[in-house]
Amino acid sequence: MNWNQELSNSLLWIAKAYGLTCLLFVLTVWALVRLTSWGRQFWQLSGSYFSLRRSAKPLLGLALILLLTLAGVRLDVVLSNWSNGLYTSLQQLNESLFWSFVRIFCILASIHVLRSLFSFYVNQSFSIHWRAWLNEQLLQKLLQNDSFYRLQYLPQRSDNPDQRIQQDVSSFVSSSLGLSMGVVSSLVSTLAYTLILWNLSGPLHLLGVDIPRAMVFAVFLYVLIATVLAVKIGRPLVRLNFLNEQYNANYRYLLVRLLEYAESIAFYAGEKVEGMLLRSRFGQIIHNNWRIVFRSLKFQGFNLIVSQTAVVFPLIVQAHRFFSKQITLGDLMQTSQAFGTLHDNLSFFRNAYDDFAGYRAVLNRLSGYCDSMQEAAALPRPDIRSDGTRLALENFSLQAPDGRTLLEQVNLDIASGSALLIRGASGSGKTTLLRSLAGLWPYSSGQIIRPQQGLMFLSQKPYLPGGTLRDALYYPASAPAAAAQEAAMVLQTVQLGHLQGRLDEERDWSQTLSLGEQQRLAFGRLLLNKPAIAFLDEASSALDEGLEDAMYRLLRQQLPATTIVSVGHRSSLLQHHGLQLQILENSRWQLASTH
Ligand SMILES: Nc1ncnc2c1ncn2[C@@H]1O[C@H](COP(=O)(O)OP(=O)(O)OP(=O)(O)O)[C@@H](O)[C@H]1O
Repeated sequence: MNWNQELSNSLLWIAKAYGLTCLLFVLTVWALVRLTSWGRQFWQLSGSYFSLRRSAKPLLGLALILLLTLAGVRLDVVLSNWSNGLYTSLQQLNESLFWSFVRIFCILASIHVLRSLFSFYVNQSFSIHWRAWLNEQLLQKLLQNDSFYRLQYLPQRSDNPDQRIQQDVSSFVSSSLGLSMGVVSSLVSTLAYTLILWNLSGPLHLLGVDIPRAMVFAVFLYVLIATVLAVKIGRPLVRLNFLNEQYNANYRYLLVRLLEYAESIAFYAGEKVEGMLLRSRFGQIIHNNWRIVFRSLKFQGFNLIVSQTAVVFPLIVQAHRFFSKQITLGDLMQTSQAFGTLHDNLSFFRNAYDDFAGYRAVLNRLSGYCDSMQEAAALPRPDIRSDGTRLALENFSLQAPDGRTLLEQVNLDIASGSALLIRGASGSGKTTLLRSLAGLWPYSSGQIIRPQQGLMFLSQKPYLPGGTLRDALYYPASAPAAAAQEAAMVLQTVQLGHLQGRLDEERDWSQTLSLGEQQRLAFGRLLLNKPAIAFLDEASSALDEGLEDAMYRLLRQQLPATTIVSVGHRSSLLQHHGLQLQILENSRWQLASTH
């Protein structure tokens, strides 16, 4: 081997291999996208990321990763030839040659370190950008058109969208890159090392037959047999690992529920039942863990035997040629190393089979997520038109998801600044009517007339975001920086003056404040946001009648122009509302003045 020309030889090798690999890579991706369902799923998820019209960076990044992968394969081959030369120099007791090989090693090792670090950086940067882009796409799908809420109305919705965004996006990116580059690197490396082994290999005399280039055939046969046996022994592990994930998820879910419903469980003294359930779920994990351990003992035992045999097997096959001086010590050692590398490369395809099954599951889940979001966005919406601050319903009918009619042919027009109370039996459709007015409910007909902006909906249990009490008070607006006085005053007005000093305290306020305090905080939101129309769905149910009365008086005093639509059962609410919509049986209704 001519080490003086190795640099130019290697560059030429990389250039040729790169051209050919790029061409084959593009053709393979094109064929997979056209011919396979998972290829189409991949393209549906990420095709536009690689579109040149959007940006050239992803394709350039991928091209660089491919180049670095091939450079890595070439460097391995050069190091393999180097080790051949080094052992030969030792065998020949040629000290000057030995030292020149040490110098060559310093250069090769430096290139190896730099290439590895650069390759790591490029791979990571590529993955992070891809993940960020895909995360944004999925988030947009979730947040647009109220899909995160309307998902629940789909007959078959995607499970755990949170897990899709947080976990599957990351696995999708790393598996796409890992599997594709793994295949490229293993294929190119297999070709390169088969060539090395081909040149080192001699005929083998077996049972009276001469097998030419026996070593090459031996390694392929060896790996084939090992693969078949390993798949047989290792296959149950796939299911056991799947069960492991499932059992752990179940256990985690129970723990989360215990903490979420801590108060109710504590009041019921339910820790004994919960403890039994938790222990039995944990028992499943441990039982499965032991099955994994025993199966792994068999699997790893087999793999260790295979890899240990792979160390001596090529030496045994080549020993005769070495002792009869047909090959050098370097050739012998390189044979062993090439055999090992080929063994690893071919084993990649065996391991990749399981990784690929996992990858397809990720693709299915992500595609299912995208389909669900599309269906949620396509669900029907109430027909909403705006006409100043007017609030009215025209020929409006409301249905439940099972097709039952909840309300039929409602016609009403509520003057700006007036107040309507909606009453009716439990399950008659009061909250659903508010959902329709908000534009969230898919099953209605007729027309809703209301402004597009300036609406506020308060539910029985107000949502309090994580963060400071000030953030919770201004939600969904963001707290203005220069309005410390305003927030404190509003707290005092809604009889939460004792919390004034804690406005900037960060904690989980929904766990800290009583339901009555949370409801008064929500009244504070109304005072700050000054909506044109306020919808209150049992928003004062946790307040005593005195406090409820005070809150409604406050609303009327401070927001005289705001139209109020309340849902509630108490007759004490009637005094604050000029109109009452009573929902009767059989989807009938009655509108009357309360005075
Ligand atoms: N997401 C949903 N999926 C299926 N059915 C639903 C859904 N939401 C509401 N319903 C059904 O629609 C009907 C009306 O429910 P709604 O919550 O509007 O009643 P309500 O009058 O507000 O009751 P309550 O006074 O008990 O709060 C009920 O029969 C309920 O079961």
